[in-house]
Amino acid sequence: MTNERDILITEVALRDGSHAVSHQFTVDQVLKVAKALNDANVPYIEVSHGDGLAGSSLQYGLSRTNELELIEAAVSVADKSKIAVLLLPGIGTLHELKEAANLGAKMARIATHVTEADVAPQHIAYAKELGMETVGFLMMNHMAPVEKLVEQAKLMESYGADSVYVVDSAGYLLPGQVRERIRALKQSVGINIGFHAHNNLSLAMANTLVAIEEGATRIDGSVRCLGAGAGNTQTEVLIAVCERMGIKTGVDLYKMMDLAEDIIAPILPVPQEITKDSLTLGYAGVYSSFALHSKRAAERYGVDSRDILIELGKRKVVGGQEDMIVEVAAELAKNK
Ligand SMILES: CC[C@H](O)CC(=O)C(=O)O
Ligand SMILES: [Mn+2]
Repeated sequence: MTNERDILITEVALRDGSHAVSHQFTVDQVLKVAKALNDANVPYIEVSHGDGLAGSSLQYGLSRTNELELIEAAVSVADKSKIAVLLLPGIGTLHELKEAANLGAKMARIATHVTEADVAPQHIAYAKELGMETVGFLMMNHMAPVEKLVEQAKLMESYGADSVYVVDSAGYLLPGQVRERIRALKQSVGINIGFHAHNNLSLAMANTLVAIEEGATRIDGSVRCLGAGAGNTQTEVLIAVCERMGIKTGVDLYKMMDLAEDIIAPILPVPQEITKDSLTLGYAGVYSSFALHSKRAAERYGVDSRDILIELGKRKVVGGQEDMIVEVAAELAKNK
């Protein structure tokens, strides 16, 4: 397989997909998936709790296996791919970053709300000190106007990030909105630009192609859509589409298809589809990782999960406010 690539794919099934399996990945699963991704020549494989390093908690969901063991397992079978970790300052600390780097993680993606890049400089600087490639990952991107996004991306650049991402956490952005965001970043920052989609409105592929057209070269995908909500841009499909468009990914299509069919499909608790809940996430602009939490709260309080999600959207709830899900469900039950 060639190493010539127009775009660099980061496979997020072992991190964003952690939400979809309620953080129950095992070492054996990670070994199999990471080995197959490495054999398929995927450049980056992200491994962490769904909410990033140290996310395992009652608030976000307890991991079945310590994520450091999962990172170690992935590193042990990846002689070509680089292992990436996600860190949300405030959830993860410099301590976990160092542990991940010591285990062989080579890329740190520092994730903040789209208007809060200023919580990231310490973490980016430390990741650089540890010799890691760094990404500023601007989540819930739809919640800020383009000018604000540009300001925040410039901050990420000034902290030393090698790349900055538009992260469509809710799967809410429309193709035109992705175009204007990536175009504005391309005109205002000198670092790599990336895009992370969620497929809640069935727009992940279209939005990803628009992002590539506008100059994004760092692209996230999840094999078989194993990610929060309706999942992310389906990696194996993206590779096929890119091949037809003459965009070089350097990734082996057949190997990715086999991974999707033989290893990932059996792991999925239910097939990744756009359900009424994931559609509501994209429609109302709610964090994709809130889907399963809202479903459980809806069952517990006997209310419709869509009503919970719509209300969360109205309240502009952001990551870290998972406790609001239960609060809203209880209020809806009371007012029934
Ligand atoms: C809570 C972290 C989140 O899952 C990161 C991410 O992938 C996103 O915002 O889409
Ligand atoms: Mn995501």
